[in-house]
This record gives sequence, C-alpha cells and structure tokens, in this order.
Amino acid sequence: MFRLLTAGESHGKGLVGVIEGFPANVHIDIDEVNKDLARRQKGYGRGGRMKIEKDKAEILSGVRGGMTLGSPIALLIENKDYANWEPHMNPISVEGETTKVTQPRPGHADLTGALKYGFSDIRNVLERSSARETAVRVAIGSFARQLMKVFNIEVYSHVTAIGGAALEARVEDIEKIKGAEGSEVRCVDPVVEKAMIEEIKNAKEEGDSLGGIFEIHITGVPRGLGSYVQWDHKLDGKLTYNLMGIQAIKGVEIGYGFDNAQQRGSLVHDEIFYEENKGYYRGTNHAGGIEGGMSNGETIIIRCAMKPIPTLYKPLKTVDIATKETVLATVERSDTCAVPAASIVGEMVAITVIAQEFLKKFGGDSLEEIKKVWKDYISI
Ligand SMILES: Cc1cc2nc3c(=O)[nH]c(=O)nc-3n(C[C@H](O)[C@H](O)[C@H](O)COP(=O)(O)O)c2cc1C
Ligand SMILES: C=C(O[C@@H]1CC(C(=O)O)=C[C@@H](OP(=O)(O)O)[C@H]1O)C(=O)O
Repeated sequence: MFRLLTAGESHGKGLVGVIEGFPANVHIDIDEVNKDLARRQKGYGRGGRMKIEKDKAEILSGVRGGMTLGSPIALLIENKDYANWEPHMNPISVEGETTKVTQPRPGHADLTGALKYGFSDIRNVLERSSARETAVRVAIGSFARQLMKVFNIEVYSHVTAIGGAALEARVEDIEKIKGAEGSEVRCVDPVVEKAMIEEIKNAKEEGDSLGGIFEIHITGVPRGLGSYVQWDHKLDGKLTYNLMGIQAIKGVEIGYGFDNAQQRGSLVHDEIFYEENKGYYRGTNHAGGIEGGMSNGETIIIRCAMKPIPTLYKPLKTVDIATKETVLATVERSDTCAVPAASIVGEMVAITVIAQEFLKKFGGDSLEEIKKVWKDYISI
C-alpha cells in the first residue's frame, strides 16, 4: 500500500508529488508518464493556459536508472506560466493591495475558502483549489499504471456526454473504447462527437460553459481487491471517494448504478457461470465488477459526472468581499469544457486506487515478492 501527497499552486513555480511505499524494482518509463501528462492537456474546449504549458515530470528521488528504489518518490512538474505570474506568486514577496482578487466566482472554492482561512485576497484560495493540481495526480497515476500493467491490469476511459450531446447506449467493448484516444472529445461515436464539439462551440460563443460524463473501464483486476468485512475497506467506497476528490466531479456511479435502481432484480444481477478453462464468470456486468465491496473479476466500470466549468466569460452575480457590493464575478481566463481532460485524471486516480488495494492484498517490498504472492493467489 502506498500513499501520496501533492503540493503546488496553479501559477506558482510548480507542482510536487510524493509517493511513499511504492515497491522496489519496478521499471518506470518516464516517456510513458509524459505521454499521460500530454493526454490530460488535450481535448476540445480547453482555454489559453494549455497553449502555455507543456507538462513534463521530473523525477527528483526514489528512482535510479529507471528502477524504483522503494524509497519515497518525489516528482516535479514546472508551471511555465509562473514566468508571467512571478510578481503575484513569488513565495517571498508579492505585489500588494492593488492586485487583490475580491470578487468570488460562484461554483468555485473562492468565497468559502477566503472566509474559512481569513483571507482578504481570494488568490490565496483559487491558486490551490484550481484543477492545475490534477497534472501531478496524473503523473503519480502513471506510476501506478505502469506497476499494474505488469499484472495485466489496464485502464481506459471515454466521454459519454458533454452537455446535452450523449451516447444513447452503453459501450462495453474495450476495443471500441480504445478508439476514444483518437477523438478530440474522447467520444467513440463520430456522430455524437460532432454534436459534442458543436455544443462546446456554441457554449463558448455565448460566454457559457459545459460539463458532462466520462466512463472508466479497468480490465484484468483479480477478484478480491477490497473487502466486505468493514465499511471502510470497500473498493467501491475507495474509488468513489478518490474520484470525488477530482475538481468538479459531482457524481460517481459504479456499474449501471442509477439504471439498476429503476429495474427489477431479475434484470439487474449478473448470473454466475463456470467453465473449466475460464473459471467463474458472469453473463453480464451490470454491477461494474464490484460486489460486496470487492472486485469480482469482471471489468470495473465507473461513471463520473462533471459539473459545468464555473468560471464564465458572461459572469454571474457575486458580492465583492471588500465592498459588500453586488458585482459580476472575476474572469481571468478559463476552459469552456474540460470533460475529456477530466477523463484522463479519472483514469489515473482510479488506477492509483486499484494499485493501492492490489498492494494491500499482494504487498511486498519488491516487485519479485509481490509477483510470488500474486501467482499463488491467481493459481487457486
Ligand atoms: C481538468 C479540469 C480543468 C478545469 N478547468 C477549469 C477552468 O478552466 N476554469 C474553471 O473555472 N474551472 C475549471 N475546473 C473546475 C474547477 O477547478 C472546480 O470546479 C473548482 O475548483 C470548484 O471545485 P468543485 O467543483 O470540486 O466544487 C476544471 C476542472 C478539471 C478537472
Ligand atoms: C491549468 C490547468 O487547468 C486550469 C484549471 C482552472 C481551475 O480553475 O480549475 C483554471 C484554468 O487555469 P488558468 O486560470 O491558469 O487558465 C485552467 O487552465 C491544467 O489543467 O493544467
């Protein structure tokens, strides 16, 4: 079981990630980490910031010659935009009163964050609450992904809705889902993709914003990750908690969760079968690969709902915290829609949880030790 921490402000010098408890002797390909970072930066509907940043992770510790050491891994992603923000973000001395942000944006941490921490400058809140932080969670997730790949566990995602443009039917075919990689909005259906892009264009023109839904599929997860024995050991609980920790994610569904709620049990529960060469398996996967808080050996399917981006070019009303007057919310620069980017963050957060639970079950100090325990278990 490893734990992680992130640090860093959106327009500060950079983002830092620390992973503690990651096993030794895992080969890490830094190009793969950087590819995942680049995937998060793509997607139709992003704003000007993504033209400035070219995210690359620098490994500061815990890896030698491409192999993990079992010691804490420290990662750094530089914020290129810091060069433009240095007068406001320098850790030692900043420009004073005139540059304060005092008009909180509805939908952001701005107002409550300022009141909670006693700030007269909302910048002290927005810099850390920003989803810029998700870059380093993707870098950490890429380490987890590389570890899980050794055990044939893979993660994929696709966008199923942006605003009102949505796929009509569920897609469970992994080969089809892999096709999302080639889409500007990570949608597997070209007709719906076109409608999604149109929605984003229209929202942008009208100074508005959009949210949507993405779906994560994790294949190859052995049965028995997580447990029913105590409420806080449950795998579905851990996944939803961590996915809800992504900025703007407001709903997480395991399997066909909400659809199942409107059906009879006979149409919902996945019948159990057995074949000599295959072992136990299900005829359907409405549960999304988790029953009783444990992975059941089927593909884990999770849907996440993202609210519309809160910063609006046609801003909503708010109250200036310096004057208490009604004003329009601050706009500096913003994405119109970031659901495709969020789907990559979702992938990486989900595979991080799976890797943590995997290590809880099969854990050891080195990859070799883990492999032994895992091989014994899957041969039962
Ligand atoms: C990848 C990604 C990009 C985002 N980009 C923006 C943005 O450009 N402008 C904005 O106002 N919010 C953006 N958000 C959402 C806000 O960070 C988030 O809504 C805000 O911090 C409030 O937190 P909450 O929605 O979790 O309550 C983005 C979120 C994600 C996941
Ligand atoms: C920087 C990223 O996303 C940012 C998330 C974000 C927010 O408020 O959450 C606001 C925007 O930042 P800025 O105000 O600098 O344009 C996004 O670009 C990123 O994803 O790397």
